[in-house]
Amino acid sequence: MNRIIEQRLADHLEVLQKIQASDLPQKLKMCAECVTKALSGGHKVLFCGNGGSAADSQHLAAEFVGRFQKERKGLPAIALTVDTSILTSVANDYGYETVFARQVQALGERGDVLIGISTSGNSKNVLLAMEEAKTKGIICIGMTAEGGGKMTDVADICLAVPARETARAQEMHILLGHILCELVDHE
Ligand SMILES: O=C(CO)[C@@H](O)[C@H](O)[C@H](O)[C@H](O)COP(=O)(O)O
Ligand SMILES: [Zn+2]
Repeated sequence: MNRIIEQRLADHLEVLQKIQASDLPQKLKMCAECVTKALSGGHKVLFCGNGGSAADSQHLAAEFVGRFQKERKGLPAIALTVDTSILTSVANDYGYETVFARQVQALGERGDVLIGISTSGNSKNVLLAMEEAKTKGIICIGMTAEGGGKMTDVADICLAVPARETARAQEMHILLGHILCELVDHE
């Protein structure tokens, strides 16, 4: 057990050090600029992802609508992962792959930002949401893992964490998401 704990902590640290040495901090700054511009212009941020990334979507949307660290007005953000009636009806009637795209079509507006989270970068429902977003003039930010999968071709800015394991990538996604919230608050 000790060996597993030590190894996972070391793995986590290694990914973090790779991020520090990569262009991800610069890309994160670009993401913060996009989100700040959207919010200042009266637009909103949409989030989507599956499993742990659905949880990240909800967590980060809550930081915007509620508060992150400092006192401010609530900022408009929606996790497209939370309404079980929408998710089940759209999945049932049109297919699971369309659950996020349908909501982007219904709720998204030019000037919004969509943040799609997928460690494989290949989850069809996240990719279709991004494709729908692009047809509407919505900027797409992707959070993925090493390689980035198909998301690298679809997202306007892709934060590909240099980790092959889903868990390690997810750990960094929430760190990057929290920094994004802080940068937006700062601006
Ligand atoms: O949290 C985890 C694994 O750490 C899982 O729930 C994981 O998010 C799910 O298997 C997802 O379906 C994976 O999808 P994706 O990250 O490849 O888009
Ligand atoms: Zn997980």
